[in-house]
Amino acid sequence: MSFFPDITERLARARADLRMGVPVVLDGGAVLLAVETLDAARLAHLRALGGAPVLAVTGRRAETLKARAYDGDIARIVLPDDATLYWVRSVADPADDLRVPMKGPLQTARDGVADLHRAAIALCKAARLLPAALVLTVDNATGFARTHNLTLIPAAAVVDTALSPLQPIISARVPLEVSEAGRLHVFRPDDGAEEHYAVEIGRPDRSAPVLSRLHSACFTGDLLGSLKCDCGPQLRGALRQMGNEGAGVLLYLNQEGRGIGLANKMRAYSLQDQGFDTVEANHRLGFEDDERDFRIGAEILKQMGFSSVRLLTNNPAKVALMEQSGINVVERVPLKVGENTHNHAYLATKAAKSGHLL
Ligand SMILES: Nc1nc2c(ncn2[C@@H]2O[C@H](COP(=O)(O)OP(=O)(O)OP(=O)(O)O)[C@@H](O)[C@H]2O)c(=O)[nH]1
Ligand SMILES: [Zn+2]
Repeated sequence: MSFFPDITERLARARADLRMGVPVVLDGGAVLLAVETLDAARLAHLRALGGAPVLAVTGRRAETLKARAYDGDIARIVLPDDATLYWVRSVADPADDLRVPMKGPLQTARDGVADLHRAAIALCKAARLLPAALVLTVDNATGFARTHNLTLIPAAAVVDTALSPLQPIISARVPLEVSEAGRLHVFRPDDGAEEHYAVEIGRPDRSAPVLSRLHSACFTGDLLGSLKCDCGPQLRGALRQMGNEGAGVLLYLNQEGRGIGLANKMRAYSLQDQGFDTVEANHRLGFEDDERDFRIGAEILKQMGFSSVRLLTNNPAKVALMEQSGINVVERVPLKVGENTHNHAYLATKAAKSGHLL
């Protein structure tokens, strides 16, 4: 036994470091800085180290930038000698793509491997930052981390896709408008990421399929009553149906903005105001359409003793992913509420591009 933080704990530190603008060292031999939190002083310091830093972006972002992504899902953009903080930011962030359409021509690296760059991007995503990082290879990663007092992490651990164990923390009775027999359960992942919740209505029979909803956090829709999506009415509609039937489980997964975080979702909204749809906006930012991990929902259901559900959703991908994660979906129960003039195009895009059932 020792007090030394293990790999999972160091990864959590690394995410916090990046969110504050502190560089992180990868044991394969690189130091990385998240572009979103980069400042002029640290950019100057990076340059003073010498070497050839590159700006790692996703293949999605590279497509918008018309830059060649030789590594497929990743592009390593060579940093011009005169690159300013503004230049770095505007390559990473599509906010002013339309105002400053030509960032290039951008030269991308072709030789070598992009494993460390891929890990850098994964870490930025996990920190809910823009998926873009400045990466400089260093010879002695351990020594570099020690000299600069930086967090050192194994690159392989960043891209490891194993689901972090979830601990049931506490549950307590919460009488709800839809049912006085409401109970909220809090689950906390071991990796220091966000907690997730389960709202249990009544006392559902564990040996029968339970009416269930996998709901992803939507601050704007769930809390503010935003008309841009259908989340608020879906949340309340699902709870109401569970109340009417006297039993159900609503999983509230803190995967805001289909897993990109609220700040990035607002960046996507800003792009939607420029005419891009919900999928295009995600891609321009460098994300996939959907960055959520639904295994979390399946795991919570299992821990609560459920193995089969009647799933309230219009999203066939949720059904497939539940099945893959060992939860039997005996029925898909449509949840069509909350369409309005503002979200009509959003719902149509989800049907056309993401396979949602109308
Ligand atoms: N990135 C991004 N996320 C969005 C946008 N609009 C809504 N969201 C997020 O999308 C998620 C909606 O989740 P859900 O209601 O669970 O899902 P769904 O996949 O549409 O499927 P069902 O509602 O079950 O049919 C929430 O996390 C919202 O915050 C958007 O324009 N961009
Ligand atoms: Zn929403």
